[in-house]
Amino acid sequence: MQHLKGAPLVGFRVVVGSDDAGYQYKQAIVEDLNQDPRVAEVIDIGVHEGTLHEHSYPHIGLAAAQKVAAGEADRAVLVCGTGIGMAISANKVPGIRATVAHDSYSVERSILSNDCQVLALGQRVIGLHLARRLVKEWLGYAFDASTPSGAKVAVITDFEHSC
Ligand SMILES: O=C[C@H](O)[C@H](O)COP(=O)(O)O
Repeated sequence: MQHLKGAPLVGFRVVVGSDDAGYQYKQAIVEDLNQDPRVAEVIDIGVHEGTLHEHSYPHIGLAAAQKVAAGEADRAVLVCGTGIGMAISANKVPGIRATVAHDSYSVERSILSNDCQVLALGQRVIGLHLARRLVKEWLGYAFDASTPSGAKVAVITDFEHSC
């Protein structure tokens, strides 16, 4: 992902995943991201039609977060029934900050305040159009470590490094 100050963000590599409860929204989000000029690569890690029950939310949440932590992707968007299980799972991977966010302000702050790389959404909680809009908005924000928020996030990363 390229971040030149003042220029639009481009070149995102985005992992997308869901369990069976988030599958329809995941499919719609994959389609949207494939059409989004800011996105260079969409990595759909499932679940897939025909194998909807092969993996549950922890498998997908952990696998997506590992890709981000390994530098194979910039961000991940994950969908389950509530988003909660995906966020909990992704947060178990060192270096990952994941959150559920179902409103524009929280989506904005998840990047600008918290530098979250993972957005989790609940298909059983919000409507499809809102979910799609939130993902679109989410790609418009970039964290700036030179703001006061940078020092706060650094407390978390420093703690991780000390463990
Ligand atoms: O957070 C968990 C998700 O909402 C999942 O899709 C549903 O989990 P459950 O089947 O354990 O309720």
